[in-house]
Amino acid sequence: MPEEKTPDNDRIEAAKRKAAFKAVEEHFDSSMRFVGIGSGSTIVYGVEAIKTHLEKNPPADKHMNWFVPTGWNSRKVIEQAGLLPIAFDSLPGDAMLEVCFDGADEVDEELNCIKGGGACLFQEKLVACRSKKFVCIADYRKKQKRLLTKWPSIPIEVAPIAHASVLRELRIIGSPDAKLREHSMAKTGPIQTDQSFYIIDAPFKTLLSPQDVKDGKDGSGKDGQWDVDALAARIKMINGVLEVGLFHGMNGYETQAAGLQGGQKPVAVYFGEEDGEVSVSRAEQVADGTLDDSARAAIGRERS
Ligand SMILES: O=C[C@H](O)[C@H](O)[C@H](O)COP(=O)(O)O
Repeated sequence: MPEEKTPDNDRIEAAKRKAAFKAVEEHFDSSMRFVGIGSGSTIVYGVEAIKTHLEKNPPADKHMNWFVPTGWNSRKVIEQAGLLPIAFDSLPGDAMLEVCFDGADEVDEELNCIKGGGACLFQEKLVACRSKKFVCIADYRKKQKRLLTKWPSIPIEVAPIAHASVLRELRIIGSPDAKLREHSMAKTGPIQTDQSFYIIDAPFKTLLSPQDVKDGKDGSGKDGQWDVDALAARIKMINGVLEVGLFHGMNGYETQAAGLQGGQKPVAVYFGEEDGEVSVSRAEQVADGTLDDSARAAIGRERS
């Protein structure tokens, strides 16, 4: 059923669009060969912004830019905009994507993200990790100090045959209310991903950040209290889990500095704010603690 149009919805959609145009303006150019396109409602504006940019700044060759989708829906958005899709497994062996743009369900102040609210996460992580930089686009509702503040649970993609045993293990590690995601019409059964896998949504206590751990807090899962990195690693260890919707660890700048390529975390998150402005949280600011006061204050703002 289409979402009802309310002033709030209009404000949210305007915030997403404005953030998308700013993110694309700062991170896309017409000479880029391979660009990743995420999934969800926000990335639609990212694709609109890319299309607008290419119309204003045509590439030297009309077959210059190729867009790597992160699922069926993402591919449709690329095609409908008249852009050229290329499947992830058709990329030349050594090719890195210049950038990938994607949304998120929640972002903490160290730019760790929860993703998978729309049942896409496995291909999104593949594409993010094959990109020199992941640039995230979001609206003000997604910005929180810590993950699992407003967003209720971690999406986990699992093999159908293993879903009951994964649920059992999630209960043991601190998520007694983890649930298989079903269609709203329950008789249709579990939602299936682009890989024909299932999604489990696992609530946990609000997560500690890596900085909390550096500051001496215990995120090892004792009493159900996890930090982002430890929880992501623990969930990945469960047999039957394909991928976990926590994008964490290193970003593309950090992996390149370490002589590696591609990272899960965004290098920047563009937040469309409620007041019509766009605030940007950048990895380099997080790293050296120079996020300005207004950015820090905004990070704590709760979803309306
Ligand atoms: O599964 C979906 C993806 O991870 C999306 O990027 C995420 O859920 C954000 O979606 P939206 O832009 O619709 O809020």
